[in-house]
Amino acid sequence: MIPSSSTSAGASHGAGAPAPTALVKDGAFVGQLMASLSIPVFVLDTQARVMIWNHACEQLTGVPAQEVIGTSEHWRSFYEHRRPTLADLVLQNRSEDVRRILPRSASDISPTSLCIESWFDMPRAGRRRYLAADASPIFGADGEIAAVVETLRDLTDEKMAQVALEQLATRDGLTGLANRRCFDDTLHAEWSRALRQQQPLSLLMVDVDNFKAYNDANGHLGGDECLKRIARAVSSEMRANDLVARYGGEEFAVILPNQSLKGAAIVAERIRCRVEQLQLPSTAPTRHVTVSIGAATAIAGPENTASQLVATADAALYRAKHMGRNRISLPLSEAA
Ligand SMILES: Nc1nc2c(ncn2[C@@H]2O[C@H](COP(=O)(O)OP(=O)(O)OP(=O)(O)O)[C@@H](O)[C@H]2O)c(=O)[nH]1
Repeated sequence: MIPSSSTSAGASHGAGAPAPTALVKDGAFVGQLMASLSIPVFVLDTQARVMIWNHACEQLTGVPAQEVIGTSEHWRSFYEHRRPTLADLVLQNRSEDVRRILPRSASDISPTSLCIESWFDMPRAGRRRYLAADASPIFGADGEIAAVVETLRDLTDEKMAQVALEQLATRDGLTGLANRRCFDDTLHAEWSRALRQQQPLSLLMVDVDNFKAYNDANGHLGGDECLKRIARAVSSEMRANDLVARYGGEEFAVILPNQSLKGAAIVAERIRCRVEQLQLPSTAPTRHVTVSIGAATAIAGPENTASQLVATADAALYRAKHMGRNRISLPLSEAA
C-alpha cells in the first residue's frame, strides 16, 4: 500500500480509498492522484525508472517531468554527483546504507521505508535545500514491491531559522566567535573526551594589551573594530577541531584538543605574531596593538578539573602581563 506518513497524508490509504492492489493495477488512477498532490512526489518502477514526477516535484527541483519520466536520471535533480536517492535504496533493499551515504542526515529506518532530513545540492533549482524525504514501497497483489514512492518536504526556511537561533545562542554578537557559554560547554565536552582518550587538552587565554588606552584614543567603536580584527587574526591560526571564543571584554580563549604544551606554545606564538603584524596603531610603547597569551595543558584525570586548566592558563597570562606584555607565558613548572 502507499504508506501513510506525516508527509503523504493525501496519498494515504484511508477509509473510502481504493484497495492497495487496485492502486497498483490502475496506473492511471495513481498517476492522477499523485499529480494532484501539492506535496512533491516521484515514483520509481522496479527497474528504478521514474514513473511519476508530479507538478510539485517539478517546481521543487526545477526539472520538468518529461525530462525524467522513463529514465533513471532522477538523482541529478538532488545531487551534483551520482548517488542513490532514498527511493533507490528502498528498491534495492539497502535502507541501512543511508547512514553511510548521508552520514550527517537525521534518518529513521524501518524494515521497508526510509525517512531522512538533510541538505540536498539541488543543482537545477540553483540553491541547496533542506528537505525531509520519505520513501516507501508499494506492494503488488503478489506481495512483491511494484514501485517505490518518495515524498519530499522543503524545510529550508525552518532549518535556516533554527540555525540562526542556534547562532544567536552560541555566537558572540560583535566578533562572530563562539561566546562564553559555547566556550564553557565545549571545554567540558573536550575535558570528558580527553579523560576518556587520555589525550592532552591545551588552553590559551589571549588578552589585548593596553586596550583601555586604545579605547580612549580611538573611541569605543574604534575599539570594537580592533576586537573584530584580532578575532579574525586569531581564528585564522586555528585547525578544524580547535575552538576560539570571546571569553569576555578584550579577552579570548582558545581550546586546543589533543595538543601538547609544546604545540600550544607554538600556536600561541603564531597568534601573538599575527596580531602584531596587523600593525594596528597604538599609543603603547610597541606602537602597535599586541596581545599577551597564557598557555596551559592538562592530561585529564580524577584529581584535576577543567576549571583548574582555566586557572593555570589565567595565571600564565597574568605573568605574561607582568613581564611586560606582548609575549606568551607557560605554567611555572613547565617554564622552569
Ligand atoms: N571597544 C570595546 N572595549 C571593550 C569591550 N569590552 C571591554 N572593553 C574595554 O577593554 C578595556 C580593558 O581594560 P583593562 O582591563 O584595564 O586592561 P588593559 O587596558 O587592556 O590593560 P592590560 O590588559 O593590563 O594590558 C576596558 O576599557 C573596557 O572598557 C568591547 O566590547 N568593546
